[in-house]
Amino acid sequence: MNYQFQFQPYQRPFKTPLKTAHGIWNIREGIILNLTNKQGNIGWGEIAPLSWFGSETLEDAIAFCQKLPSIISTETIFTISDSLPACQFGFESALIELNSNPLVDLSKLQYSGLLPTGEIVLNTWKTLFQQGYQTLKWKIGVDEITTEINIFKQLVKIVIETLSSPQKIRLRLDANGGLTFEQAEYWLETCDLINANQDLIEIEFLEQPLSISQLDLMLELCDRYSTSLALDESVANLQQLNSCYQQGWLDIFVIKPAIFGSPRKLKNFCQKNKIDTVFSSVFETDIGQNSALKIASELLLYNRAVGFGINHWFIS
Ligand SMILES: O=C(O)CCC(=O)c1ccccc1C(=O)O
Ligand SMILES: [Mg+2]
Repeated sequence: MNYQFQFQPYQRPFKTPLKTAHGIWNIREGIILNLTNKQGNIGWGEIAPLSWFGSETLEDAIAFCQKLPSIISTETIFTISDSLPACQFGFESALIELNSNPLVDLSKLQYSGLLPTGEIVLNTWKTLFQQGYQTLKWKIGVDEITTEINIFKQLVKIVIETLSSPQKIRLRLDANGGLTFEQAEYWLETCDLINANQDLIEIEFLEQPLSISQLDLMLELCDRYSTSLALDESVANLQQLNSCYQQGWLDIFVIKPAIFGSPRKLKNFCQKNKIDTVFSSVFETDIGQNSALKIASELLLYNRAVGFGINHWFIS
């Protein structure tokens, strides 16, 4: 099958720049593309690279699109190199939109809301909870650990004072690989204590405490603490997911479909191995988000909230 192909780069500034252990992020850049079939139907796709996470760069993606002819085949799409995972996602999801039933039911998904870094979290959690979020994520490894643990304990205290059973908040902590082993131990001891002693706030997991090169140490942390751990940066694409799975990771895997690579291959892997997944955004536009959420709702096994909160305060 042949399709007419068009693409257009975009830039969207964050209202408030996003702070993570990787640094400050001001502008989300990507590419919107479309494929038109012989009947004139159009399928939209998005390429939203995240090179600091290990995907291709935006420049790589633009260069790839520029080299393609204006008429491309299904075969071209299914043979995009594994070194261009965000492109694999963008083109394949446009194909999926053209060729499959668009009525995937997204209404059963629960969403996780992203909290801002720093002390302001002591107010924001409540706003998000009142908007209906029961799962929240807070970035750590951004400030001094003593400062962060202190804010964290205040947050837990405030939540416990405010909620009453059966109300409950699940909190995810995302270190973006920014902790040392000793700092991760300190966080996990703190989380284990909280989880053992009350039911109003559950620390659902600690996400990517250490760098990609330290999988052995993260496996050790899984053995030593009862709070769950999730890999994110370590499993940014199919090759990495395969490798971590082979090395024995049995806890949670965060999957960012937009940079992971071929949705078809992702589906095969998840259906074969029944892994415990959290699907998550890379701040793509609605086009990429819709494709990613369809994948999530097909593949989600343990009903964990998806990391696609509506971040009104981030993107203008
Ligand atoms: O996963 C979520 O809940 C929100 C998305 C998120 O945290 C994120 C968004 C863009 C890039 C990296 C990350 C991350 O999980 O580290
Ligand atoms: Mg993460």
